[in-house]
Amino acid sequence: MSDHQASTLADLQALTKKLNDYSYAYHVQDAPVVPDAEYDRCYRELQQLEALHPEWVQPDSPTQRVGEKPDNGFVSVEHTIPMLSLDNAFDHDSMIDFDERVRKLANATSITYCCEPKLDGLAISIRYEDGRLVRGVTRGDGLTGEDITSNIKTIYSVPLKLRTDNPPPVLEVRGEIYMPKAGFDKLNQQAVEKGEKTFVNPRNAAAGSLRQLDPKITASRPLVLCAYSIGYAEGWQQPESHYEGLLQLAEWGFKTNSLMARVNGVQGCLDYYDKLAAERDGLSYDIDGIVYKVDSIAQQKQLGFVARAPRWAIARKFPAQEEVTQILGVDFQVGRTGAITPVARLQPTFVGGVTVSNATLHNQDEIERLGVKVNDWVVIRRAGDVIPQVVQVLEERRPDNAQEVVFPTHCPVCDSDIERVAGEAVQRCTGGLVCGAQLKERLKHFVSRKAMDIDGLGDKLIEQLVDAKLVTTPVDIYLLKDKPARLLAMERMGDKSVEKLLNAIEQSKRTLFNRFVYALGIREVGEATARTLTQYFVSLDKLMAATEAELIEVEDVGPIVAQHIRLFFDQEDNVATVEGLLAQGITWETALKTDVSELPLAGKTYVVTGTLSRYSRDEVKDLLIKLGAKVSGSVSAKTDCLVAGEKAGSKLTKAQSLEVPVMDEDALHAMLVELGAV
Ligand SMILES: NC(=O)c1ccc[n+]([C@@H]2O[C@H](COP(=O)([O-])OP(=O)(O)OC[C@H]3O[C@@H](n4cnc5c(N)ncnc54)[C@H](O)[C@@H]3O)[C@@H](O)[C@H]2O)c1
Ligand SMILES: [Zn+2]
Repeated sequence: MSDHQASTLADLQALTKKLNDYSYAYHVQDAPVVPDAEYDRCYRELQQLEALHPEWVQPDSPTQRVGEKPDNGFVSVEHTIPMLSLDNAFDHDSMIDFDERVRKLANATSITYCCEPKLDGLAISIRYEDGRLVRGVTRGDGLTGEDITSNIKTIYSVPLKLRTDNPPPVLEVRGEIYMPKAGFDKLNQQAVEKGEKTFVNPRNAAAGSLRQLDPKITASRPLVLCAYSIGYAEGWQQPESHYEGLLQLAEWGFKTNSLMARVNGVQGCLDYYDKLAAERDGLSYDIDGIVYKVDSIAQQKQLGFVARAPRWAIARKFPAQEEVTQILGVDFQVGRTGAITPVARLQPTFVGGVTVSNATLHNQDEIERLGVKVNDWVVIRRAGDVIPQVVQVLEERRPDNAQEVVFPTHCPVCDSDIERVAGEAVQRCTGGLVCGAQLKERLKHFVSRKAMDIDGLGDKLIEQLVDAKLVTTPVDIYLLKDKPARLLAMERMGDKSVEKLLNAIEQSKRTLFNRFVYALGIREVGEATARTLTQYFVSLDKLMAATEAELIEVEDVGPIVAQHIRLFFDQEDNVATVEGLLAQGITWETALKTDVSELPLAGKTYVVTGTLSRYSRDEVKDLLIKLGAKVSGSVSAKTDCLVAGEKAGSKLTKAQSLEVPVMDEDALHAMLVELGAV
């Protein structure tokens, strides 16, 4: 409907109805049927239409009102002062327009604004009488909300009593109840495990959790209240600025947002936007924008309200993290352990600040849970740098040509059978190393930085080497030195790079036991588990011979991990690979101990865990030399001292490991004392 002139009254009525249906699903049922971005687009379209035809505006138009009338089991309560919505700005220009309007109406040359992150949860008003909480009410339609007192009392950050001996006789505090990201992820994970419906986003989860008829359920949900304004007070003189009001609330025991700030003029607002936009992904809670409020209460009163929003505030929205798009097909990718991951191919769409054309569907259970079909319209969510997810299917938009997603029975790469182990959600290719996809992924893991750390053997080169059948197992990497000509024939390889690569391969032979075990790519054995395993078993023979019962004895190793380790070493192919690698000269120092008092004889590598916060890598090296250790070249994994887990040159942080080949016990001890580790 770009040509508004040609729009009819019927179009406008249909659009109004559509928006009201969306709003009902969102506000009352806590189950949005479209993402906010879509709602906002339709809303703006309606605004434009209404501006062209003011005589057509419907009495129930969403532009004329706030939220929805609640209709479930809660008691309705009228707000002392209406809880309005906010006007939106989607770009810098609209912000500049807003500021211009404000300055004109307030007759001021420059305005002081209070900037607050716009928390993505739901608005609540809490009434205190003589300092005690008496009632909590949702925003509802702005005039009346639902009494959810019992529920909000279960939230720890909601003070039941103000922290003052001298409270205002009546105080109504407004704030946002939201669910931090970590709590949201956990809640959804639990729902998946129980086969229950998951929430689309943290806002939805907060709303659904708060509006439970059983407060016990609310109590079990990780909700937080952040206060953002004083709604109403009796017998008490409010501060003259909004910002000072927030400081007062904090003093009385409310949580306020730590990122709020007071700025001067529109430029201050724009700068704040850039700063917060950069921090958005790293925050522990979802925000969908920034609320700018005129800070002076006198100016706020002067500016007043329009139908559904104050004139003295505006919500500047961030780019949407959820969008609607269509699934064009589903591809199946094969991972390092043979796991088959269904990936939705999408009509490319701009979401979370980038153009997204694929989204993971995880596994067959997830496909069934979502009920997703090829050609369906879906909601994609991309928050931060998390892989884009399909979070919802828009069933009412399902086209006639929608098709079931058919899981392959054979691996798309090697054609081996696909199996699904009982109790596991993933399906796997049974092809093992016969499977080119698995081989490539396994090799990429094998050479990665935290594994064998072979510089110069990047993904592209591995793919070429596998395609050329030059490398079919990790052992073949160590045979490349006999085939420099074949290496030279690879894309973008010259004499220099071949030489460098062969050197790196050679160097990687001297490694650490835990790196070697991690490099093997045993399912469920990550870096940390590899480390505990190697510290526990000390020798490879012992680790390879360990029974599941013995493995479970190791800290952090559960039955599933134990089973994977056993399965791995029961495979003849794997044992042959391990032996082949050792035959190529891969070695490590063996004795690994954490307890300084129990150190065995000198001349071996020790792992010492302690607090080494004061030293840089070079300082550690100097200290080692001073103490008589043989240290040549730079201190790194390849020389005599290893400081695990950080980048070259960076400062050591707390509780990192230091692996040191030592001269004698006394010297080691002295060094540890020096480093502050004992
Ligand atoms: N997806 C859908 O179907 C659908 C339907 C209806 C509405 N919506 C979404 O709801 C929003 C519009 O609803 P709205 O009327 O609640 O307006 P709004 O969300 O744009 O702004 C008002 C709300 O902002 C919140 N807020 C957060 N931090 C705040 C702060 N520091 N100070 C003041 N308020 C703060 C409060 O909850 C307040 O009620 C839009 O984002 C729209 O996309 C979506
Ligand atoms: Zn395969």
